[in-house]
Amino acid sequence: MSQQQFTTLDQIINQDPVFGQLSFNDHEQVVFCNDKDTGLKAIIGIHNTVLGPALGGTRMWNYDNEWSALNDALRLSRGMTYKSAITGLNLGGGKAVIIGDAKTQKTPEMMRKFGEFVHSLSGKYITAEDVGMTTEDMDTVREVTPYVTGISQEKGGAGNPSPITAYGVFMGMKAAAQYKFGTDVLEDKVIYVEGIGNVGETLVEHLTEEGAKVFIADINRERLEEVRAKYGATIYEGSDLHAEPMDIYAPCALGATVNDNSINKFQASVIAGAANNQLADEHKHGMLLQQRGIVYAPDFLINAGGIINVYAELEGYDRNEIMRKTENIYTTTLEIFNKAQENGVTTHLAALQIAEARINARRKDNH
Ligand SMILES: NC(=O)c1ccc[n+]([C@@H]2O[C@H](COP(=O)([O-])OP(=O)(O)OC[C@H]3O[C@@H](n4cnc5c(N)ncnc54)[C@H](O)[C@@H]3O)[C@@H](O)[C@H]2O)c1
Repeated sequence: MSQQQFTTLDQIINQDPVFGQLSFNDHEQVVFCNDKDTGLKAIIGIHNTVLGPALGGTRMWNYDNEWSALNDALRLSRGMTYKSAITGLNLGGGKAVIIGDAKTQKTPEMMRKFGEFVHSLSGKYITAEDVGMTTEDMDTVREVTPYVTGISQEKGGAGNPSPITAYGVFMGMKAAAQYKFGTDVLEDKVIYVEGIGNVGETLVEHLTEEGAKVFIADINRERLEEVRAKYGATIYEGSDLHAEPMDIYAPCALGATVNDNSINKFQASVIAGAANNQLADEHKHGMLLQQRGIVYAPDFLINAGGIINVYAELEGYDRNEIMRKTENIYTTTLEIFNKAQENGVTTHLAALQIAEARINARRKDNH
């Protein structure tokens, strides 16, 4: 986590606590939301609205401190800008974080209050679910604002986006396997899925159906037992997952698991997963993966199924179109790998350049 450590008041004053954050990257707006009655403490990051309103989910997490929460909002919202841009959606990038334990502190009143803050932005930011949020929470937010997606099908929404996200990750992983192993068949491949929540579980379903040897890891023991019982995956009982011999590592929990501690341990040939911001430092760790010959499928490219699904709520397109666009992640991922090889850059940078080119072209058109 790229947060700064301060020891004296002077340092705090001189370090520019918001615009000076390492994760601050030309964000347009950052909104701090506080409500004493419901205990809501939230940060909404709006990174870029050149292509359209900033759409991105809300994460509720028990952050160690406010710096971590702010940096998460900044990193995640920037990621959304590039995710929508590379997927060809007319959306900008935004994301919100709520500080707290979703299991014990989230209430409908808190969600409604959060919805009011979202509403106060008049559609510049549109929310959806992320870690710690459910479709029901989005239905609650919908009571006070139309600027929310990922609501239930009964309420006119496209429902939980996670299965579509998992399908897109599966497509991106297959493309990476094609590139690295010369076949996209995942049968008998040893695949570790770290985090078997909403997305991870459906990914495990696709992988076991295809006959992969799937290992699962999660901090939640109940989930592990549930997913093992359903799909016959093996629970990882060791203590250093990243160092295990495997074909594919699929990070599906929180971000930054590719970091200074793990980078030299990886024995996987491919990294392809759902988690946002998998590279703690996208340039440094992207480069080190490339040097080690590990094929990295850029997270914001292959986990775009969810945003495609919620975008359908805004544009009104149907299930077939959602699946077609999500399946297309396979082709785009292969294109990115080839472009990265041609230009001698990391896969992450190749994806970023394409996304930036689309934003810059629109910026020029708008002037
Ligand atoms: N839900 C979507 O449609 C979507 C879309 C794009 C990206 N993502 C990203 O994918 C990731 C997973 O999303 P989700 O909706 O499945 O979330 P989720 O909250 O349903 O699942 C996350 C899982 O990770 C586990 N976990 C947390 N910390 C862990 C750790 N240190 N080690 C192992 N497991 C750990 C949790 O116990 C939980 O089971 C997140 O990074 C999210 O931002 C999700």
